[in-house]
Amino acid sequence: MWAWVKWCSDSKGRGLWRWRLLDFAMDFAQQRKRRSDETKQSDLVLPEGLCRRFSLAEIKIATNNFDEYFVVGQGDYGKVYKGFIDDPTRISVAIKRVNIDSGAGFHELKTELLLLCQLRHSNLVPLIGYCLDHQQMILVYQFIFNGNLGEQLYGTNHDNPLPWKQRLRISIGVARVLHYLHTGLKHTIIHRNVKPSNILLDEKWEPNLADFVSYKLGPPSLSKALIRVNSSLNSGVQSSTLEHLDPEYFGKNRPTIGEVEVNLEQALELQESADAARKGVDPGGDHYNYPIVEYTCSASPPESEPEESVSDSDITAMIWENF
Ligand SMILES: Nc1ncnc2c1ncn2[C@@H]1O[C@H](COP(=O)(O)OP(=O)(O)OP(=O)(O)O)[C@@H](O)[C@H]1O
Repeated sequence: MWAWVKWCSDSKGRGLWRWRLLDFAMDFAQQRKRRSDETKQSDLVLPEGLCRRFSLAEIKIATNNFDEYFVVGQGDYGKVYKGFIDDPTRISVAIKRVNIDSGAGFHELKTELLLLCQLRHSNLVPLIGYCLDHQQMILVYQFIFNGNLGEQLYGTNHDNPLPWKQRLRISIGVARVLHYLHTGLKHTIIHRNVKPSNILLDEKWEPNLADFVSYKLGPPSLSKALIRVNSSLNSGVQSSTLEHLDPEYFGKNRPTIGEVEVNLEQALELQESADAARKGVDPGGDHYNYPIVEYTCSASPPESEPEESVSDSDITAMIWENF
């Protein structure tokens, strides 16, 4: 390109037609890109009624023209804004925007849109709609008020950490939605990016799993064996996610998410009955501050006893590590 520009400006006077040619070439390239973006946009055919299509004008009103003040997060492909949809319910929404001109993100958001508009689960971030207008690709979700789990775990709120039972409930919610994705649909869905920043907490501290841009479709029904051996499902996982993967992801004692869910539920039941028993002895027992360290143990079984079964607390700790 720069060689071309130099060539155009090299010979004074005679260079004018070359500049015109450069102009023409650039116009042509831009028109081609625009046409290909338009094709990309019109390619997107969603089954009627699955989610709402917003105009860019509506999105601009909702975000005060993408005011930086309303930015609540930044992902790999663009910013997330808080906004309000101006209908009678005045619902709060999170608006994830990628700019098609930047080249990145269009395919990923389209993938997420096509999937999320067909899924419903109380622990899945609800997708409200999308906007494909004027080179913009935008997804509109219900706004989840208490931020993400990462902020709660690693944020500055050290004086008021999430209580142990709250952590168990969050883990159970995430296990439930993963169980649904693995076994409750025609095809298995492998999220591949489960990490604290993708677990959003609503006003009741219920978890909402978000960010499906890296998901992969698995076999029609996912058996325990397939989870263990099919490492290709894990190829291309974002590097920021690898550190959150269970170290035993490949290693054969790995339980299915259904087993994990049951074990977590049992752990919560045990905790509830221990609390009830404690309350009988100590009426202020509700406020007992359980030391987290009591429940945290190594995820790896001892080298010498690879076949040893995994205890409830091991499983709880392994899953917690994974989140
Ligand atoms: N529905 C939502 N309600 C409230 N906040 C949200 C919502 N969706 C996303 N956010 C906020 O925006 C942040 C960025 O979200 P996004 O899914 O784009 O990226 P990420 O998951 O953090 O990063 P990466 O793309 O690297 O996985 C989230 O961590 C969260 O704090």
